[in-house]
Amino acid sequence: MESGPPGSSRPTEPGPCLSSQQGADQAASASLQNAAAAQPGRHSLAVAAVLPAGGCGERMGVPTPKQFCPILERPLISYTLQALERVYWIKDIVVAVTGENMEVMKSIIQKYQHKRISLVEAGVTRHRSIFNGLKALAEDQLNCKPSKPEIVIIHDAVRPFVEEDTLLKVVTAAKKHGAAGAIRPLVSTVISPSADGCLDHSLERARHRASEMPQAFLFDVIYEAYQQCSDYDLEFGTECLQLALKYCCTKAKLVEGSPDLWKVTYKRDLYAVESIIKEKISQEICVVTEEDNKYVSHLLEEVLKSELNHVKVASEALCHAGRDLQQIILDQCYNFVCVNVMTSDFQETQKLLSMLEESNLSILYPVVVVSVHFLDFKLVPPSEKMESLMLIREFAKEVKKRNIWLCGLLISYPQDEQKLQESLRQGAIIIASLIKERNSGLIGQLLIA
Ligand SMILES: Nc1ccn([C@@H]2O[C@H](COP(=O)(O)OP(=O)(O)OP(=O)(O)O)[C@@H](O)[C@H]2O)c(=O)n1
Ligand SMILES: O=P(O)(O)OC[C@@H](O)[C@@H](O)[C@@H](O)CO
Repeated sequence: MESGPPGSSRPTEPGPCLSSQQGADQAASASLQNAAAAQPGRHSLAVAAVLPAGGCGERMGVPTPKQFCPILERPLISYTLQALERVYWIKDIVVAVTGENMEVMKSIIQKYQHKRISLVEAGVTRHRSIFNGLKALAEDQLNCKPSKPEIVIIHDAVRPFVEEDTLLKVVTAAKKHGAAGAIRPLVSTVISPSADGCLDHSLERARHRASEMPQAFLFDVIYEAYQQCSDYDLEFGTECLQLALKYCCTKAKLVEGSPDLWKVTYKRDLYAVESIIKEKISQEICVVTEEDNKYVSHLLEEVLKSELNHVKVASEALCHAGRDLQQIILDQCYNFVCVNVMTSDFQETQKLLSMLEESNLSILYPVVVVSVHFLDFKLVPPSEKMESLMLIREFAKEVKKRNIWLCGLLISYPQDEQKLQESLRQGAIIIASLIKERNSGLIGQLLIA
C-alpha cells in the first residue's frame, strides 16, 4: 500500500489547529460517535474506508475517468475524500486507483491537503478494486500500527455527497448485523425481459429498492467473502452486500439513505454536482468596507438581502485588524463584496485579498471577490477612472493562482435617492449572479451596473 505523496504527513489525528468550522465538524462528529459508542456494550470502533476509484467512466463518454473530472476546477474524487475526511472517526481511507492514475491521485492529495489517505492499485473490475483495498488493510501495517479495522466502509469515489449521519447509521448497523447498506426508493420500475426482447415480467416497484452506497461491514465478514468469491462474481458482480450473504450467510441491514447519495455516472450528473456545490457555497456573503463607507455598504447589504432570499449577508469593517473578518473567513464564507466609494483604486480590495491569500479558505472552493466601485458619473466621468479600474485584470490574474476569483463592478452613485436605489438594485442583481453562477469567464472583468 502506498502512502500519500512523498513528504505528505502520514495519516494523523486532526491536529489542534483546526479552523472553527473544522472544529465544529469534529465536535459534531464526536457527539455522533459518542452517541453511537454510548449504546450499551458499545466501545469506540476502529473504522476504515475503501474507495474504489479505478474505473474508466465509459458511460460518462469523456476521455477523463469521471472520478477525475473537474467540478469548479477541482477533481470530483476530492469532494468525496473531503466528505469522508470530515468524519474524524474514520481512521484510514484506502483509495484504489489504476497504476496510470497513481501520480494524478498523489497530486490531488497533495494539492487539496487530504489526510489519512493510502493508495492501492485498482483491479480490472470494481469488486477486484475493493478486494485490493481490503487486502491492503488486512495485510499492511499503516505507520507500524495494526491497520485491520473492526468495521470497513465501502463507498464509491464518485458519490461525493455522503453525510456523517448516514455513515454512522451503516457503521452502527454493520456492527450489529455484520453488514449494512444504504438504499433508496426506485424511480423507474424494474422489468425482466424475455429472450426475444419482450417483457417477461415486471417487479412490483414498491417492494424493491435501489442499492446505493455507503455500505459497511464487519471487516472479517467482507474480507472472508472476497476471499471465497468466485472469479465470475469478481468479474461481473456489482453488489458487495450479496457477497456477504452468498459467502458468509450474512444478511445486510438495509438503511434508508438520503436523496443525494446517487452515483455520478452520466455527464448530466457532473452538471448536477456542480450546481449543488455552487448552491452550497453561495449561502453567505460578506460586504466589506472601510468605516467611512458604512452607509453605502449598509444600503447595498439591504438590497442584496432582498435580492437573495435565504442568503446570509453580513457587513464587516476592513479595519480593526480584521478580527471579525478573520472569523468570517474561518467560518468558511466564500463570497466577499468589497465596497469602495468615489475611488477607483484597489487599496481596500487588496487588503481583503491579502487576508484571503493568507488563509487556506480557497484551497477547496473558489472564493468570489467583487470589488465594487461607487462613482458619481456626473462628478467623475468613468472615462477618467477607466485606466486605473482596468488594473483589476492584473490583480485578478495574480489571485486566481490562489483560487480567488476577482472581478470588478462599477455602480453609478447619483445624488438622487431614487436613482441610487435603482443603481443599488442593478448592482445587487449582478453581484448575486456572479456569486451564484461562479462563471470563471468573468474573472478579471469590470462590469457596470
Ligand atoms: N475496475 C474498476 C471499475 C470501477 N471502479 C470504481 O467503482 C465505482 C463505481 O463504478 P462505476 O460507476 O461503474 O464506474 P466506472 O466503471 O468508471 O463507470 P463505467 O461503468 O461507466 O465505465 C467508481 O468510483 C469506479 O471508479 C473501480 O474502482 N475499479
Ligand atoms: O460499477 P457499477 O456502477 O455498475 O455498479 C456500482 C453500483 O452497483 C453500486 O455502487 C451500488 O449499486 C451498490 O452496490
